[in-house]
Amino acid sequence: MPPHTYHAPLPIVTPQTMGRIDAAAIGSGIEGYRLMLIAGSAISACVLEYYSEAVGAIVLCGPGNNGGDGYVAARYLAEAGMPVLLYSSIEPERLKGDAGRARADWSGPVYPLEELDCMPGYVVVDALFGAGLDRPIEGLIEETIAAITASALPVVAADLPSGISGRTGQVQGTALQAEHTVTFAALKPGHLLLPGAGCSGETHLVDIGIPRRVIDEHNEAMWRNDPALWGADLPVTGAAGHKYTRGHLCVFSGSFSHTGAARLAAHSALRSGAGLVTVLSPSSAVAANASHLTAVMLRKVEDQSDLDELLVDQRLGGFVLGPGFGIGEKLRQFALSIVKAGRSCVLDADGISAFSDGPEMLFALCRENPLNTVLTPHDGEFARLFPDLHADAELSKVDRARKAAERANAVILYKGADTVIAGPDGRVVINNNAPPWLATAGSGDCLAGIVGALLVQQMPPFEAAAAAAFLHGEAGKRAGEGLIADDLPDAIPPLTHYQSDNRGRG
Ligand SMILES: NC(=O)C1=CN([C@@H]2O[C@H](COP(=O)(O)OP(=O)(O)OC[C@H]3O[C@@H](n4cnc5c(N)ncnc54)[C@H](O)[C@@H]3O)[C@@H](O)[C@H]2O)[C@@H](O)CC1
Ligand SMILES: Nc1ncnc2c1ncn2[C@@H]1O[C@H](COP(=O)(O)OP(=O)(O)O)[C@@H](O)[C@H]1O
Ligand SMILES: [K+]
Repeated sequence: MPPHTYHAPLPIVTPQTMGRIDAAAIGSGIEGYRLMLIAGSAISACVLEYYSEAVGAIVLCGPGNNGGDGYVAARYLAEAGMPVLLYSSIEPERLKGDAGRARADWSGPVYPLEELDCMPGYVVVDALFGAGLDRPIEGLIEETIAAITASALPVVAADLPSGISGRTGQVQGTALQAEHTVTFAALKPGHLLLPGAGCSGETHLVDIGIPRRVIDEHNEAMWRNDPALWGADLPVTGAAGHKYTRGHLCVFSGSFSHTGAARLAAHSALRSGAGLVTVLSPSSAVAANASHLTAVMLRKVEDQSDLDELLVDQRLGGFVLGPGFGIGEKLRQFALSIVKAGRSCVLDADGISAFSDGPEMLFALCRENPLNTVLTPHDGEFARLFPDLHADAELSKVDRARKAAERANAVILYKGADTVIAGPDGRVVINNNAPPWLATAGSGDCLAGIVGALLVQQMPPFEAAAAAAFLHGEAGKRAGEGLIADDLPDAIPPLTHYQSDNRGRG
């Protein structure tokens, strides 16, 4: 595997903030139309690179500056020799500002959208709506999107696929499915959150001349997950290290017929660098666990007094609780005593669902013992623990994770194809390296083990959760399509691969 290339992490900004960034750039003396020219030329370059064999381009222009990008792209495509048919959703004279100027610089005909004919062999440039989409699409544009979808013509989207909210990634009425999306200056949540991520196809981030300084000044503490964010916090095993300096993680097993999840987590933890990993098993499951464990150790923990005895040993730095454990009072008491004892705690699966009827006690303890707990809900578990946040249709997945992390005073690793990691301090990363074949039983148990291993190796919890999601995604890619969870632990890449100094930090 080639060494990871370090670069600054990619910031993600909401369209609202992007508007402020545009305004600040323009206010500092950069001409707005110049930004539009670069944006339009990048769109045309994308079309020419990927669709040079197309019969021509159908360029769809909307009522705002996204439409302006379309006029510029149309001009550059025509200058490059590609036949262009340009359709506008409004009378072209109504375009104002930079978009009006782009329209004036287009010397070809402008057809009304009603006349659109999706002729075979064409590529579609979608410049209907970008950051300014503020209500559901309906009427003629809805029909246009349906016709393009039915035609199966390839689509290159300007900034965002029309119909996708850049803030939430949600579909506003209907949306185009793009093969490529060319976006400007910074990624938007809609490029990474579902279903927007799927509708964007391959996203190309283009520098249109807005200085990095201006983007950084408006940063929303949100990034695409990348080793540049946490590579410097990865544990380093020095030559003088021994197993205890690499941390000791405990993973609770379920009862006799629910032991596999804990072993997947434990195996993943050892592969993620934990010096020692012990499965804590109820007596009914000791034999089942013993017959499967080798490097992972095993200890009987039946009840609270067994756990209390264990917690005296300060070397046991962290616990994974939940996978296969079973929902009930025992789990709740175990979780509360671990958090109270100030130990790192990964609550996954049943470890989350067990608190559905009242998480306040857990959250209160997390407030008293800050930065020790990571919760790893999938969508169903998130809905059980934070029903109000889950039900609020105004919130994006990022908003939900952020509010949940603040409420719980814990790191929230909100799983899915668009996993979001949020810290109680408001920092957020969106993970996008996970292949779809990670959606397999037991895959989440492995992830919980990786988080636990990084925590006992003294990685701060937000960085540990972000790194774990990334390593999990890379393991999924290395194990390949058709993987089963048993393949994942051995596919976890070596941590040294992503270790960095502070070069990537801004
Ligand atoms: N200087 C700048 O601000 C730059 C902006 N750029 C482009 O400008 C875009 C943003 O431009 P705008 O803010 O004008 O926004 P848009 O062009 O995305 O759309 C705004 C217009 O669409 C209307 N609208 C919104 N939702 C609608 C719906 N569902 N049905 C019908 N009409 C609807 C609004 O009333 C408004 O007239 C970016 O996405 C990007 O493509 C780029 O040219 C780069 C530079
Ligand atoms: N379509 C997908 N693409 C990428 N990753 C996915 C997808 N679906 C699920 N995942 C990931 O797979 C893991 C599944 O975890 P989880 O839902 O807890 O399953 P289990 O409990 O069976 O282990 C999570 O890390 C999740 O982010
Ligand atoms: K668009």
